[in-house]
Amino acid sequence: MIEFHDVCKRYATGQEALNKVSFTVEEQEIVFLTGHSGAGKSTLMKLIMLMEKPTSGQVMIGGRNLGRLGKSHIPYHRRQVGVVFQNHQLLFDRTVFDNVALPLQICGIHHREVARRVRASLDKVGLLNKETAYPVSLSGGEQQRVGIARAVVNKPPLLLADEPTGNLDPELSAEIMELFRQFSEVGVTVMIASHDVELIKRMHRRVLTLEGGQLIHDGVVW
Ligand SMILES: Nc1ncnc2c1ncn2[C@@H]1O[C@H](COP(=O)(O)OP(=O)(O)OP(=O)(O)O)[C@@H](O)[C@H]1O
Repeated sequence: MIEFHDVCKRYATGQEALNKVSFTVEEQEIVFLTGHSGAGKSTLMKLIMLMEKPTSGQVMIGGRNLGRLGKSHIPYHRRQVGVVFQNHQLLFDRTVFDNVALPLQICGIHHREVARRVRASLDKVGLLNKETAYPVSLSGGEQQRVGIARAVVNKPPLLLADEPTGNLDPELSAEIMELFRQFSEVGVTVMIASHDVELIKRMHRRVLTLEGGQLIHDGVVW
């Protein structure tokens, strides 16, 4: 699902963020991406989302070489990648329903179909009863679940999560991880960037560790 071949990224400032990074993530896998601040985690995810381009090397997503993707295919590619952020990035003047509906409305999907998909997505994260609520009235864990519902409402085959449990206590973090596990069971590939060593250890999953832009470890034992 994700293939990096000798990927280097140097920003215009001269800062080298990734240096000859190579790895493959299979469909349905859950992988953690870890490393100190500045190690290159966000850059790696931005390359997958096509928010940045590599200086050299190849990034393949779902068998497509992103370097060869025509402009007209970029919106299609972005819909294939659901993204979850630590700070949720919810719109606080919109209801839960409207927040989750946003990616579908941008695609111009008919409102009846939007309603069906939004409810299916809210149901998956256990928030069907909150569709008319505003984010401010929700707990941090609930807000994060709204963010996840929004990320999966397009049914993307790939889900990227950047510090998705950063503000949550261990119990709520475990709930979020359980949601990711359920998505992977139905075929979604999940990549989670995290600093949370305890959480990563508990999950017993594959871990990619970056240091100074280099992939220094790839494996389950960490
Ligand atoms: N747009 C940019 N322009 C110039 N340098 C950048 C840019 N984005 C990131 N960098 C630099 O690239 C390196 C990797 O940054 P990146 O944000 O990928 O790391 P990170 O592991 O995600 O860090 P954090 O955990 O703090 O988010 C850092 O030295 C950073 O300062």
